[in-house]
Amino acid sequence: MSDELLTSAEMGEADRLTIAAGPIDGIGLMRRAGEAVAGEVLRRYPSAMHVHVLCGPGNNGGDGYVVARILAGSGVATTIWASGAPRPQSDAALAAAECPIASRPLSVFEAEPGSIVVDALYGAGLSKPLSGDAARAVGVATALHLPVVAVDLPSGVSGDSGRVLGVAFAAAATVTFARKKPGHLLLPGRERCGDIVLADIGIGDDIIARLQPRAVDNRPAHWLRDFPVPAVDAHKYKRGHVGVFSGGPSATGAARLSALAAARSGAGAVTVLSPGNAMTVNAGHLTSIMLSKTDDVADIREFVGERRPSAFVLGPGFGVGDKTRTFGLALLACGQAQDAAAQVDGLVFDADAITAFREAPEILFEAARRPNAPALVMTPHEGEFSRLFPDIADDNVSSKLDKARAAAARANAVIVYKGADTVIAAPDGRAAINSNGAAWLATAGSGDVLSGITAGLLAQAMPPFEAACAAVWIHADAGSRFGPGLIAEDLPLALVPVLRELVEARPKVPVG
Ligand SMILES: NC(=O)C1=CN([C@@H]2O[C@H](COP(=O)(O)OP(=O)(O)OC[C@H]3O[C@@H](n4cnc5c(N)ncnc54)[C@H](O)[C@@H]3O)[C@@H](O)[C@H]2O)[C@@H](O)CC1
Ligand SMILES: Nc1ncnc2c1ncn2[C@@H]1O[C@H](COP(=O)(O)OP(=O)(O)O)[C@@H](O)[C@H]1O
Ligand SMILES: [K+]
Repeated sequence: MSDELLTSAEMGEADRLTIAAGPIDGIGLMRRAGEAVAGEVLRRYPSAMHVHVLCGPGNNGGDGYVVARILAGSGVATTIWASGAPRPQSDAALAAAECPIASRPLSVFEAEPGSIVVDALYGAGLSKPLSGDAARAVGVATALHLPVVAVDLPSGVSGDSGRVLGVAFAAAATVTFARKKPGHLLLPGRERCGDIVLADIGIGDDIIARLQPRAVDNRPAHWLRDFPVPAVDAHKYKRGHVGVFSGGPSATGAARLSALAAARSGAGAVTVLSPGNAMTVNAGHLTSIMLSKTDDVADIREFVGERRPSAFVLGPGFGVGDKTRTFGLALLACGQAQDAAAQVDGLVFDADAITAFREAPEILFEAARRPNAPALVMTPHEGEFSRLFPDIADDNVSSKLDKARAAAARANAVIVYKGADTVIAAPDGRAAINSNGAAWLATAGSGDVLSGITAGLLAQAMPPFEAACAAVWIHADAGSRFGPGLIAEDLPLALVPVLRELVEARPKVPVG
């Protein structure tokens, strides 16, 4: 597995442990890193006339000297533009000494149209916004539209947060080492990286495992084992029953989208729980999805007692007010039932179910922290996130990954912090960053479908963090495959080919 994401501190530790374990040393890692970058430059630009290698003062610059040596050795016209000399006796100083090309100062960097730039100014060590010569170099490369191959990270992009500090290169490709970093997947960093190439420089999987990284690139390998398929003797209620709360007569569509997505995701039965005054409009638009009148908490209790649902969606189109809070807290108390069979496994709070608690989030968090509370997954977009976690949202230093984690710990809920770089975080610190989406998903009702997929998987007993990761990936894959013209109504059917491939790829459970 190579989907773990390493912070700069973890990458530094991986480096240290690898060197300590031997036989490879620091300059050995640097040579391999430089070889990988030079190989990528030659592969992408086989007829490059001139490559400008920009070298910073640290190890990122050290990689750059290796790149320049190899390119020059391959017959490519190569110029080094250096920002400061490497520290004496450092690996970077050794790499510079091995490089036969004299460097010119970065302060006078100039390039011609059609040339290529290798950005080896700053990588994991970026500590402040780019300024002076480095910022000017970004300006030169950008103005001439020069293709940039970045070493480890485009200079100016924080590997930990994906933030741009000051200005940053917009690379055509970024070659990084051993594992990706959060900044390769979080925006705006992801956009600045171009194609990301992961190079093996000899840091072993065993070393990475020792670091116990807690964040991953969200891919099926992380949750496919838990992905539900119906048993031979399945019947509809064994496949899980999802209840989706509908809003009033003029706001019923969101619940139906969510309900349809829950059904497509494999829940054996789905019921829309509708206020009495919206029963007619819901009934007119439902076929396989069931409908039940639900006006108050007593109705919820009766439904839970009699129909044994295993997951609920509350929020899409529901409205913000006392009723939303009362329903939310009643659902979180479902785990207190005396009758074990009447216990609810999972809840998805989306949209209005999140906003409704903006004045008193502690009440929600406290209810979610009670020992028997059903597992809670909340799916805020940026606006909803800032309503429930204003202090976390306002932090200008933390990454989206850190923010989702902090929110998950505070709320004792799996947090799906949505957007083009959705982050899924569990209260125990596990997290995943999603990267298979597309902007086609930015369409009204798309989030309602996501909440339904999540509930559908929860209802089939998929563990909450895995269910949320799977739902986000499946939703994104369906949206990207569908592409132009996508509206939320298309998504439930667009799930089908994605689900089929997952079921076929799912590891077979050993027999006997
Ligand atoms: N950790 C590893 O396993 C490996 C790391 N390698 C390379 O080493 C890099 C990290 O090297 P370093 O830790 O030396 O860090 P960098 O080379 O990224 O930065 C060097 C120094 O530049 C200064 N600096 C940072 N941002 C600045 C700014 N905006 N303006 C002016 N000065 C600034 C800081 O003092 C920083 O320590 C990686 O990105 C990668 O390219 C590779 O050689 C291979 C192995
Ligand atoms: N630019 C984008 N790229 C990828 N996914 C996106 C993008 N914009 C939105 N999405 C996804 O689309 C969904 C939108 O949900 P949400 O904002 O709740 O919309 P709605 O309330 O209209 O349903 C989320 O899953 C989000 O991650
Ligand atoms: K760089």
